[in-house]
Amino acid sequence: MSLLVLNGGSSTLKFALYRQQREHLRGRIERIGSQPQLVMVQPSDLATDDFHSEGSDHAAVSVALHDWLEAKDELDGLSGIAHRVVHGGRDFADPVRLDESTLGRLEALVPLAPLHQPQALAIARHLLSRYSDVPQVACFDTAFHRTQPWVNQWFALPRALTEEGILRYGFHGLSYAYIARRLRELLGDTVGDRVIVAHLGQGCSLCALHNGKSQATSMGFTALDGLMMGRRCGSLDPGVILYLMQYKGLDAPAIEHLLYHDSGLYGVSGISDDMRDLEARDHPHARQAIALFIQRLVREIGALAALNGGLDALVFTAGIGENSYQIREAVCRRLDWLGLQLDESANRRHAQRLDRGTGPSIWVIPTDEEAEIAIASQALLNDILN
Ligand SMILES: Nc1ncnc2c1ncn2[C@@H]1O[C@H](COP(=O)(O)OP(=O)(O)O)[C@@H](O)[C@H]1O
Ligand SMILES: CC(=O)OP(=O)(O)O
Ligand SMILES: [Mg+2]
Repeated sequence: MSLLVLNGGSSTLKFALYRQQREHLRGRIERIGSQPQLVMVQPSDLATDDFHSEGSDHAAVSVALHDWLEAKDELDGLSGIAHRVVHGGRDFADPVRLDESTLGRLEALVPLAPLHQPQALAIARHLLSRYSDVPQVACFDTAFHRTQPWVNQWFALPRALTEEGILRYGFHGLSYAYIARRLRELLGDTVGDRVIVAHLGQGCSLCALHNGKSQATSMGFTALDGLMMGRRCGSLDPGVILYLMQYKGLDAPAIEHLLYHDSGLYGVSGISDDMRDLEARDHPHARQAIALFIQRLVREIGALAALNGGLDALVFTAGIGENSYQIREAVCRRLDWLGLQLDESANRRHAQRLDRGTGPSIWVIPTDEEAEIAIASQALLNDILN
């Protein structure tokens, strides 16, 4: 059994190839949309200078990636392909086989995830024609949050809209499922009931876990809500959108572009959407963007701690959460009223455990959405193949 996993993020295409359920290859294409670059993680010394993409969007880099993998004979004997699809809406939670019918239904959700859904579906369509004998399945970011109680899913909108499915779905669920699994392995039942996970990547969100299940999350109907992100603003007074329409004449596509592409770290700094770039700059606008990012993070963690009735453990993950000791330090310092006591030297070393043994435990756990997709898709693929 050889399984290819594809995880399209807003700025990346991550991939992993499993043979007999063991990781054989892993890498990512970064900076999609500007200058795509292939980075191999496993094996890290595999030469990538023969990788070349004709275009810079997800569909083009996916074609180039498959050409490159085929040229290396890595896709010989491929038995299945599993994709991360961010929005499953109301109809999809469990992994599902991708065919014309399911692709059509998932396409209806494109307006709810314009940075992710069309890209993942375009890649799946290309691969369905390219490898017509290989079954493909989708695993959903929204699925993990189905366990949220209704009070954390409803907006205070007229009931008819709630009944239509205008709800807080939440995202990054494959990442949270993986972290919940790792916490169970590390701590068994001793982790405590009141856990908050901060997934801070290009997209950023928080999840309150209760017994390893999602209790509440900061993203909502779309992946715009909650924290400030690389290019997304996070929570926003909806009155701003009305003002932009009524007084500045912006139409829906222009507002979509503003909220998904021109805001966040990029919009505030005017420099970059990448935390690495901002931390390396001394420009006042870079400092302001970081300060605003921390402010929102502190506010949203406080909100989830209030819903949880306290905090037993705080976990940092994804690009910023795993790599920026400055962000972790600033957040933990501001949240010392919750009892957080950061071991600053462990934090600077990027150790796995960052607390000083008192108060809530503090962790850095690298996420692995690809591994979670491989696990989640296994039963369905076995059914299809047998
Ligand atoms: N060493 C680092 N220091 C600070 N931030 C980093 C570092 N490495 C990556 N990042 C941040 O992580 C982001 C990418 O996170 P990732 O979870 O890989 O993204 P995606 O959401 O596209 O899957 C980058 O845009 C950057 O802001
Ligand atoms: C849902 C989401 O924002 O995903 P990503 O962080 O991969 O862009
Ligand atoms: Mg991601």
